[in-house]
Amino acid sequence: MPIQLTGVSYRYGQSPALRDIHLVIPEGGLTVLCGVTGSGKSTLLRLLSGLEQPTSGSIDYSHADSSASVSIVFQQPESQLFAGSVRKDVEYGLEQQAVPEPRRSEAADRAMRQAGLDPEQYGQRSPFLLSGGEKRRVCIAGAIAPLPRLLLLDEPTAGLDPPAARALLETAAELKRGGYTIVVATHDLDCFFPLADQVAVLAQGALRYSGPPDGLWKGARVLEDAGLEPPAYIRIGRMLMRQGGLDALPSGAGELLAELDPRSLVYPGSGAGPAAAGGERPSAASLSSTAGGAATDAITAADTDTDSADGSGSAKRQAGLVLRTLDPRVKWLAMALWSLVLLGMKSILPLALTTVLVAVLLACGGITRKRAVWFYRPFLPMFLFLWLLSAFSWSGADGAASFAFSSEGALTGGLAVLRLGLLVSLGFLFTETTSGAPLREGLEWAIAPLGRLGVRTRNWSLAVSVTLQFIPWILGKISALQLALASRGSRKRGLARWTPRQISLMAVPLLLQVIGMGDELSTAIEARGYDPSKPRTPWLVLSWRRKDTAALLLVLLAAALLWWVSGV
Ligand SMILES: Nc1ncnc2c1ncn2[C@@H]1O[C@H](COP(=O)(O)OP(=O)(O)OP(=O)(O)O)[C@@H](O)[C@H]1O
Repeated sequence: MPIQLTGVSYRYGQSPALRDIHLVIPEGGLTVLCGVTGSGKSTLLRLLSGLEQPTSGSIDYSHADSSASVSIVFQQPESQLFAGSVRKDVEYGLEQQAVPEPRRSEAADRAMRQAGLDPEQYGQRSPFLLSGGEKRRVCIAGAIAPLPRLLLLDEPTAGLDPPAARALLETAAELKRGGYTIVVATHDLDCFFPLADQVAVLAQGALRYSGPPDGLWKGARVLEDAGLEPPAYIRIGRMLMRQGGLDALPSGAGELLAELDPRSLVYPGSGAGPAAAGGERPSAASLSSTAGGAATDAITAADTDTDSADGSGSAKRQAGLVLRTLDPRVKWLAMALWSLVLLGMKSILPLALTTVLVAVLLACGGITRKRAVWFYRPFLPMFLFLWLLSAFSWSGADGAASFAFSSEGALTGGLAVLRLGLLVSLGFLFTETTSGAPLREGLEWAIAPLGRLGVRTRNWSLAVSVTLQFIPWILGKISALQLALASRGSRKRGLARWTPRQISLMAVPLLLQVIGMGDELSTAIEARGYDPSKPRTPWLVLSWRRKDTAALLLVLLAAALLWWVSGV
């Protein structure tokens, strides 16, 4: 049964990424999803994989357990590998399906061979020490090992050299012959069009065409209007048809070469060629009525944005803009002062007031609920653990062990955890509303007085700003690794996703990525001739405005008020 998308739309926060997609993906065929950068291809793949849910509309897979039978291979294979050996990585999805040992090993061997990897040669190797093309093959092997009903490949040939790309194409053709339903998001039309049973063209999140590839050449210039170029064999074919050298457009580079072989190529203007009349370029008007039967006409009317900003939305956006454009020195002062006041808070009232203040600022800072959940989720088990630790007491005195709940401990521990959570939230608010350059300039200003005492403050500020930039980067990497686990059949959500096994699986690749990033960063700093003893050109000249003075007064007022309340 085909997969049916009905009126599927998706938004990242306020920005629409996909609009009202109606598409049928034929079973057992290869669908090519094309469009310029940012047109929504990866988003559509993530919706098809079940990793994200459409904001509106529905996807009907026509089989009971849809999520277990879809596998996705992301654009960057590095982010999808996590196990210690290629074999373990490929077997992960099978393990999730509780496939018993001898069958698991056989299935992994078969998948590796199908993906063009010799199990003997690659099985025990570390997936992190392979070339880009090999990594992608490991990802494909891992994705096909559980025999998914639907295989999604995001830019599978990106970054590969021509032989690696050709080998990957052969793998895709082999999988197609094996009956897999495949959707490939790609810019590489030359490679994938000849394999495609269906093409879907996306532009600005809307579907402009879906149907057989040759339908694209009969109708209006859909590809060109979507900002794409037809594959080279079509461009050459059109040129030759205009010169009368071809009767019909070829269906691939191979067919074009086969057609050309027995003919002599004639240059235009040589006078020796056949009349161009037979191969005259058909006008768009004459052909638009003959577009392929299954082809869907372009969706022309641009969607009107249904969520036009209401009053409260625009006020929030305005507040977010003010927070983001505030002088970073105000933010550094606010963070330092409020953190100090927070550390002195011992009772519920001031902590509750600070919680309200931070929550309001987070909401005004334009930080979406999804982003906040993404940030806080890793901290929740730790906070819960710390709180439980303080709420229960254990004593082994007098030979009799006792384990008791202490309400006093629970309250004190709860307040301490809340304090910690608020400190983390201040950091989150600060880094979310301040980009790299102002953050670093503000920090350098804050610690400049120490420079007069002989402290090498530039090294400090560089280290702190890099560390602060690292936090969102590391959280992003954790999310990517979680997605990698989810894409192979482990789709637990919420706290259940953070099992010790999941954490142990993520630890090694995360560490490797952090080390790799640190290495690249230090090389980049060195390559730019960084010398802490030399005066430097500031990245940004800070300028103090009236609104910064007003914000500073509010910061001081809030700090004084909270300090007073904590002392009452
Ligand atoms: N995590 C995100 N948060 C906010 N917006 C996003 C996010 N991911 C993608 N977008 C936006 O959604 C739109 C579609 O992005 P998507 O990654 O699906 O495009 P794409 O066609 O796959 O691009 P590419 O060919 O460059 O991979 C873009 O405008 C992009 O900026």
